[in-house]
Amino acid sequence: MSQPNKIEYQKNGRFTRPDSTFRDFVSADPNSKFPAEKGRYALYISGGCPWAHRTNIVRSLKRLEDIIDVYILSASMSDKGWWFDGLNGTLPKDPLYGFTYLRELYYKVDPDFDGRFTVPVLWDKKTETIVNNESSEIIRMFYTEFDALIPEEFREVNKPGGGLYPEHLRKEIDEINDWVYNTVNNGVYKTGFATKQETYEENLYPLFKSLDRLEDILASHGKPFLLGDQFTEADIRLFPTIVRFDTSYHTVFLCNLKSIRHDYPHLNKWLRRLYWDEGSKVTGGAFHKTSAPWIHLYATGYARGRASVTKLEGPVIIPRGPAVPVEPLAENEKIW
Ligand SMILES: N[C@@H](CCC(=O)N[C@@H](CS)C(=O)NCC(=O)O)C(=O)O
Repeated sequence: MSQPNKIEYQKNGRFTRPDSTFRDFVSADPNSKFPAEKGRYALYISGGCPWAHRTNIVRSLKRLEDIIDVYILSASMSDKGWWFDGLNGTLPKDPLYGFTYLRELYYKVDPDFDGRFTVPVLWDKKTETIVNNESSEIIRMFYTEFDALIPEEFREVNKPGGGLYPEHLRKEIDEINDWVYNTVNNGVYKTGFATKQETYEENLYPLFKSLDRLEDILASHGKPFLLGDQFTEADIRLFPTIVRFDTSYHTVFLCNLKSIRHDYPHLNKWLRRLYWDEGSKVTGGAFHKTSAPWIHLYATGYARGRASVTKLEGPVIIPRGPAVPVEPLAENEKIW
């Protein structure tokens, strides 16, 4: 194996997230470099990672489970990063090459790779390479590019309102994604991985300002989703952060001005509706099946991650509360 990963995460007390490295696309065009084909691609994820979580949600939502394999690594990182530990329903070894560590897959593509060994990874079994390791791009390929291979009713063109990222809503979705990414999805990391009081507070207050803003959006239109009646990419990208909030970001990452369950009733209902839908036609249970098996492990991964990134010394204590990870959904609150 090559030299150890030299990426710096901390600059002046601030957590910085380097850009993803592999940025190719799977395409519906059979003559493209990476054409959509059944059984050709595999998605490497960890159940703990919120960025990987998005891709796993969309794989299920789009009924791609028989078309794209998913290989699940450990829920927490080892000192050599993500690995196959065989615990909690994960695989004991990489099913394609017998690797133990994800970094071996990156080195297979480039023995001199010196970036981050991140999940998710979209792997092409045919050319044996990484197509893409940026979740925001992987989910967009999944929306449309495999549509010829799935039942007609789940294709984007046939969905009421044009699907998850329809042309007429793109501007609005992109605008929400932008501030939600910076202050919420990545905001929790910038808060939890800060190593100075000022940088912690510099990220903490904008995070809660954005949660207040999300609550206001849902409260003001009184409809189930961020953009109203239509469920879109904006909801998908927010979900992995909100489902981890009370059990991990509030506790381990010190994002504790408020909690979802006690202070954000609309956001909490939005969360409970998505989480507790275990199999309607709309979601196919995509949110539940990609969260429930790992929800009790999130805090462990984050506590270890925080100790490592902020170079904390001493034993890592895992907060075990709250006792109920996501509050139940009453029958009359269900939409599906
Ligand atoms: N921009 C990437 C970020 C992915 C990412 O940061 N994943 C984390 C896990 S939550 C990771 O694999 N970190 C490994 C490392 O930094 O060594 C995406 O959204 O796909």
